[in-house]
Amino acid sequence: MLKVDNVSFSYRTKKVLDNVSIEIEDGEIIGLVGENGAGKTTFLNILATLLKPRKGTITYNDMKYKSKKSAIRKQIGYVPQDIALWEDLTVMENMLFFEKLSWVKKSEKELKDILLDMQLDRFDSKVKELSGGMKRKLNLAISLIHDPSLLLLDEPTVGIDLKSKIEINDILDYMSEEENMTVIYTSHDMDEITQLCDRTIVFGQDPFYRELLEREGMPIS
Ligand SMILES: Nc1ncnc2c1ncn2[C@@H]1O[C@H](COP(=O)(O)OP(=O)(O)OP(=O)(O)O)[C@@H](O)[C@H]1O
Repeated sequence: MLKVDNVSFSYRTKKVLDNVSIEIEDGEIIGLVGENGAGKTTFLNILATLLKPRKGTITYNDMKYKSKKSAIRKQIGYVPQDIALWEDLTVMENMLFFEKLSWVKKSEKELKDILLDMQLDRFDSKVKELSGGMKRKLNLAISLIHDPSLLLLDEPTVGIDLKSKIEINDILDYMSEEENMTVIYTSHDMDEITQLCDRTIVFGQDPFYRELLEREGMPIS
């Protein structure tokens, strides 16, 4: 379980998060929604241990973020908004490179299986030859090499074709259902949020998102 208790965060004098609290069960899919600049990425970065809250506490499976950062990091897969891949290397070479950095070791066959789960079979294509959707799927595949139990994604389906979008959503759904992985992700696509998520957290002051989600019957925390 992930417990976020009264977390606040400011960049210098700019307050971005104000007393955010939520308890998230293993295997839930949580959507972070809200207007541009509302603090969704900041919150994800805090959950990913990349930023420290100014106030409040976070625990993951009874481990405190303050004292067990490296143990918690091993459980986290993080897919930031910007795609971070070696463009001149092939899909498989990218997987092998990131496997070397991973604390969980995987065989080439296991790495291929992760890619195949993503419908990505162009093992020998250079990344620069891939579509945007394929690159996003590869980024996601890399984040799964170390078998995380908590997956954090910043707009994983923005700007990609519908087929890749559906495939990514299917993977996230599968990971939550079958692997009991907790998935927390940001999106501006409200159809996607209402279809995929169990619950949402609304950031920012704009009532638009809250009203829209309430109309759709989507639980808000
Ligand atoms: N490194 C930083 N230094 C100062 N201010 C920042 C920094 N990063 C973000 N901000 C500001 O903090 C606020 C929240 O930003 P954040 O990126 O978390 O919002 P967001 O909800 O993810 O937005 P978007 O939907 O556009 O991705 C914004 O006003 C942003 O300009």
